[in-house]
Formats: sequence, structure tokens, C-alpha cells
Amino acid sequence: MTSPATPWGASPPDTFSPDPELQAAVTELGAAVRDLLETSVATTVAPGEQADVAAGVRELTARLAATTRDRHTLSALDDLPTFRRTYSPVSGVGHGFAPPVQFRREGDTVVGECTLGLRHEGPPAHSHGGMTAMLMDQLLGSTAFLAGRWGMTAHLGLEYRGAVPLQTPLVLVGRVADVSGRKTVVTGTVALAAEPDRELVRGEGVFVSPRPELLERYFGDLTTADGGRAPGHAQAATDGSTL
Ligand SMILES: CCCCCCCC(=O)SCCNC(=O)CCNC(=O)[C@H](O)C(C)(C)COP(=O)(O)OP(=O)(O)OC[C@H]1O[C@@H](n2cnc3c(N)ncnc32)[C@H](O)[C@@H]1OP(=O)(O)O
Repeated sequence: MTSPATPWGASPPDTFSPDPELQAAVTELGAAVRDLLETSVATTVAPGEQADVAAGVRELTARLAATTRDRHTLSALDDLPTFRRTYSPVSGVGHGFAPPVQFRREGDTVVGECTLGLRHEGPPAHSHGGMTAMLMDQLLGSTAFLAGRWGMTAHLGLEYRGAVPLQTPLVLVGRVADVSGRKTVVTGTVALAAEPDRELVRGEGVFVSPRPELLERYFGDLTTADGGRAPGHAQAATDGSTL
């Protein structure tokens, strides 16, 4: 496999060194919010207690709102060349909704494990179909990325073959199926970790590295956390040779 690359360039992961104190605090806050979200949809405590807790949560939110970033500003913990995204709703340790899933290469596949919670519920006791689609999108996109082929989702197709249970370890496996020009086709599955060969969801995605005009339109205003221009500003490969 080639080194992961994005329109923002390719850099070895060890060239980005985020502030460890910030990383630890964001990870801890993400975990605490995750617990809060999960417990908030599971709690059966009395209405008065829930109202009291809501008031306390609003106070805490006001403290965090003292300084915030807008959508064009990267988090100080994020690195575009290595696609390190701390607040991804699927893989971000700083995101309370995220399971979160970490993906790794295994041979010619990309594998991730996670357990969904009540905050991801669709049909009772089972995953929302949109949540499973989000998992699949991230799995397939990460599979393309870890094969050195960054792209945006142009097409995502899903077959829901079995309901995905909550609070049960899952295994996600992705594989690059085809590569041409700026386009990468990836397939993937979601299964129970205890029964990895029985596919519950099967997906196929087409990931396309956008042409330069689109990159500029989407990401041209991005700045780093300290107000500088985003590193190695977006430049599309025209033929996919570096992606
Ligand atoms: C580690 C990272 C994990 C991230 C996982 C999450 C990923 C995401 O959520 S991305 C967000 C969701 N996606 C989007 O918002 C994308 C919206 N769509 C777009 O911006 C554009 O349609 C985009 C960028 C996909 C393609 O635009 P553009 O660069 O103009 O492509 P275009 O020149 O038309 O086509 C390039 C090639 O792709 C093909 N292609 C484009 N769209 C599709 C499609 N839907 N299906 C199949 N092939 C397609 C074309 O046929 C063409 O192929 P070929 O070179 O063989 O002729």
C-alpha cells in the first residue's frame, strides 16, 4: 500500500505533535459527554431530577462556550495531511456521539471495532439505519484513505441484511475493490464480533478526490487553530496518481 495522502499533502504521522495536555483534556471531555449522552437517553430518574441536571448541564455548556471555533477553523488537534479528526462523529475521541471507532490496516483490509449504545438506537434495541450508514461511510472512506486514496463520498450503497444490535461488540471490515483516476471503489461489512462471517450490513462506496475548483469552494477558507492558512493548502491531484 502507498502512504496515505490528501489534497493537503502527505506527511508521516510523527510530524504532527499536538499539545498532550489539550489532547488529554479533549479526550476526557469527549468521554464524559459520551457518558452523559448515553445516560441521558437511558435514565429513568424523576422529572425534577432531570430538570435539575439539565440546568447544571446548561451552566457547564456556558463555560465551554466562553471561546469556540467556527466551521472554517480547524481544531488544534487536527491534522489534514494525516486526516487526524478529533471531532469526527464516528471516530473522534472528542465527540460524545461517536462510538468511537479506530481503524487500522490488516493485510489488504481495514478493520475497526466498536459497540453502539442507546444513543444510536433506531428500532428498539437495535442500531438506527442512518447510524449504520455513518459507520459504513467512515469505514469505506478510511479504507480508501489508508490505501493512499483520499476522496469524498460520491456514492454510498447499503444492504441491510440483519438488524445490528446495540451494546454488542461489532467488527467492521473494508477493502478497496477498484481504483481509477480520481475514483476509488470500496466495499465493506458490519458483523457481530462473535460471528464475523455473518454479514449484517454490506456496503459499497465510491470515493472521488474532488477537482481543484471544488476543493477551493469547499475548503478554501480553512484556517489552522492559530489563524494561519491550513497546512499545504488544498491542491487536487488531477489524475489520482498521488492519491
Ligand atoms: C478518513 C476519511 C473518512 C471520511 C468518511 C466520510 C466521507 C464523507 O462524508 S465526504 C462528505 C459527503 N460527500 C460529499 O459531500 C461529496 C459531494 N459531491 C461532490 O462534491 C462531487 O460530486 C464529488 C467531489 C464527489 C465529485 O465531483 P468532481 O470532482 O466534479 O468529479 P467528476 O469530475 O464529476 O468525476 C470524477 C470521476 O468520478 C466519477 N464519479 C463522480 N461521481 C460519481 C458517483 N456518484 N458515482 C460513481 N462515480 C462517480 C466520475 O464518473 C468520474 O469518473 P471518470 O474519471 O472515470 O470519468
